[in-house]
Amino acid sequence: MTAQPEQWIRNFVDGGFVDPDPGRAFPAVDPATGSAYARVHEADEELVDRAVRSARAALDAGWADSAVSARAALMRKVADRIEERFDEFVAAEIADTGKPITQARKLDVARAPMNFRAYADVVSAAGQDSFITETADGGRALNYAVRKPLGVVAIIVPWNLPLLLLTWKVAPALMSGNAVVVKPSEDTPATASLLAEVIAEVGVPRGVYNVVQGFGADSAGAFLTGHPGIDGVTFTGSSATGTHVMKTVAPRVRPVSLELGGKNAAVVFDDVDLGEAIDGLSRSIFTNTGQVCLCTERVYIQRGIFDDVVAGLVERAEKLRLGPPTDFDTTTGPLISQKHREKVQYYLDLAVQEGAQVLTGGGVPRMEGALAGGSWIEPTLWTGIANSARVMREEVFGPVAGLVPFDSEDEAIRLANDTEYGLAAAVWTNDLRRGHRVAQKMNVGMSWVNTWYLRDLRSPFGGVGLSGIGREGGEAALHFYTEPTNVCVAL
Ligand SMILES: NC(=O)C1=CN([C@@H]2O[C@H](COP(=O)(O)OP(=O)(O)OC[C@H]3O[C@@H](n4cnc5c(N)ncnc54)[C@H](O)[C@@H]3O)[C@@H](O)[C@H]2O)C=CC1
Ligand SMILES: O=C(O)/C=C/C=C(\O)C(=O)O
Repeated sequence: MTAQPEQWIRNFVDGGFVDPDPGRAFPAVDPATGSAYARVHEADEELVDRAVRSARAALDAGWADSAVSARAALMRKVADRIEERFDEFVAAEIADTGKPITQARKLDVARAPMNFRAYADVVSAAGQDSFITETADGGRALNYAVRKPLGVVAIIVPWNLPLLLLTWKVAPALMSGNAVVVKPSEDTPATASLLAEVIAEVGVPRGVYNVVQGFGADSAGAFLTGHPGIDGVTFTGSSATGTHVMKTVAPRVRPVSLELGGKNAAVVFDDVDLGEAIDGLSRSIFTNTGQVCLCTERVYIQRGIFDDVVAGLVERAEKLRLGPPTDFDTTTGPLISQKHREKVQYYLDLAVQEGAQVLTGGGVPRMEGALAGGSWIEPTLWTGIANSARVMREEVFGPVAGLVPFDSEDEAIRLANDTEYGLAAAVWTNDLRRGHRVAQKMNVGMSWVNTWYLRDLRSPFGGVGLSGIGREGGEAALHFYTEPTNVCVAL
């Protein structure tokens, strides 16, 4: 059930929900309508402290040393229970984000149980490094590494894929024997607290999973990252906030994993299957109203097919259906907030000042009825814009892309890599060797060929440059969520 305006979204600390403080309430807003649908209890510093201490106590009470098989069994129960309560998670995610129900069902909520099951498998199957060492005096030794949990992990997640990104971090953290304190985005508080219900229902010990609601600066986010009791921070969000988080934990030399923004390129060669490429590009530009760190915002198209690809993309953009999130025909939701719409609108205006021709979109659509109060924006495509323009260099995080022609493979690679970000790229070509060659030359953490956002949860995920530090996903996550102790035994 979706919460009502008088209902609370509560903090979850030490195995129980905390009675809300009406003096510390902020509204949970439905971005499709702009209306508040519940109140959220903003955690104060004392509550964040209690959450961190309770996480530590849970580790000491045995969670850190618990059997991997027992943890895996619990994570599978979490997955099963999310599936049993699937519709509640979908409703909560829609209320917070306004995203279309088809996406919430197929991507966001579907991925939550997959995340728990994938890490139950990955961690259960993970081995340890070991070496037989031959010493200079003819002796031998056995070296082996024992992986131990990092400890209390702070998990800070954004609003674009709230449950997907949260569970993508909670699952490996808990499977590795850590206890967590989670700080969801102030814009999307619901599913982290709903997950707390599931965690309690399946019997995860008290203190292992805690949720503190609130904002970043001078609020729960800053209290958490600045707390001396945390052993590491995993963060997904903007590059600016990621930098700030890194500075906050630096004096205590704690590990950070940062998954930050992108200014992702797609490169389209003239040998491609046009219809397939245009469909894929359209998905990569407009999914989640462009609010995925992996979304394409720069499209480089070989000159011979430039006009056809441009026409196809404009046609696809104009067919997108903005509408009520619960309508199964809706393809495109609102932006997350009025504040974010102001940012995207700023870039739409800037593009025009920077010389762009607006092929479609470029402003705020007229929405009817309750939707008139939502933070809607038109899917927008530009041509005639230089790679040096700010709209081609800065992350907009909306349903927008600049379309640019190129002549040679080398030029396409140079243009695509001409960015301070380095998260993802997509190469569209029917030439097998060129696909591999160009994908490998992309200066990014993830390169797709003839597809986009096709995920294998065992593969490493993360970026370079302004896009982040470290990798999560599969065994890569274990390197962040555990610390090895190497044992050397003389034989
Ligand atoms: N996955 C991604 O790549 C994302 C990128 N963004 C980008 O960031 C821009 C700004 O969006 P925001 O919501 O403001 O992102 P943000 O990076 O500031 O927020 C992400 C999370 O960090 C928390 N946070 C903020 N300041 C903090 C602090 N000082 N200490 C600890 N936690 C803190 C927030 O409360 C939220 O939970 C967007 O326009 C978009 O360009 C936003 C969300 C996701
Ligand atoms: O599929 C995933 O694991 C993650 C996808 C997207 C992000 O990380 C993001 O938008 O931040």
